[in-house]
Amino acid sequence: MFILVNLKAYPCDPLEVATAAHEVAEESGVRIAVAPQAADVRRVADTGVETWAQHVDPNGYGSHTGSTLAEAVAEAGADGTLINHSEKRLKLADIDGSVQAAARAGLETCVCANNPAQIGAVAALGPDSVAVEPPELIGGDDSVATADPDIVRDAVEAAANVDESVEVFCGAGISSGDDVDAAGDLGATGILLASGVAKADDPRAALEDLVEPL
Ligand SMILES: O=C(CO)COP(=O)(O)O
Repeated sequence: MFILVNLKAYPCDPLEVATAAHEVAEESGVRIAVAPQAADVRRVADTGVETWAQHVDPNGYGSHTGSTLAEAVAEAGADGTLINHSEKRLKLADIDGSVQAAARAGLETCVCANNPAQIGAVAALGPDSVAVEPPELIGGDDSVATADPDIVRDAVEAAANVDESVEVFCGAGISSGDDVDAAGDLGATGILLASGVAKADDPRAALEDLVEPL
């Protein structure tokens, strides 16, 4: 199981989370990555933790003021990138362009989507993984794996119908090892989470709890 911690724009210390994630990954053998703000990618990557960007734009080098260039985050140390998060929605053509831009830069890709129908659509664009995250459960206390297990099962089926090589992650409200276990039972091979770690008083303890059953 892959644990991908999205720090969003939360006012946490990205280096504290990154250091804890790196240590817990080393101790547990579980793959854990941290996705900080673009401006923090280099500092986070320097801790040794697997580092992801939260977004890349579809454009390559050129006259694109304000864009997040896939090559730039890769050069800063990112190993992968989220695309089309529920809080950073893109048009299908732009998701396609961002997946291609990330692939050109050597970044692993995870395209987020709200529901199984969208999961099928974005799986067709050839990302490495997709993540189903029902927006109404994001940031809440109810885990998607228990509050809406069918959405995870259906997302796994929707992706497999399009391309069996695309991994399916899930996220929203996940904060404990039991939640991670339940998501795995539904067929997810990764977890995308944010507040359970980024807003925790003790991020390291939160991460240890998440990997405990793995
Ligand atoms: O949006 C998410 C991860 O990208 C999920 O957020 P929460 O873990 O805070 O529900």
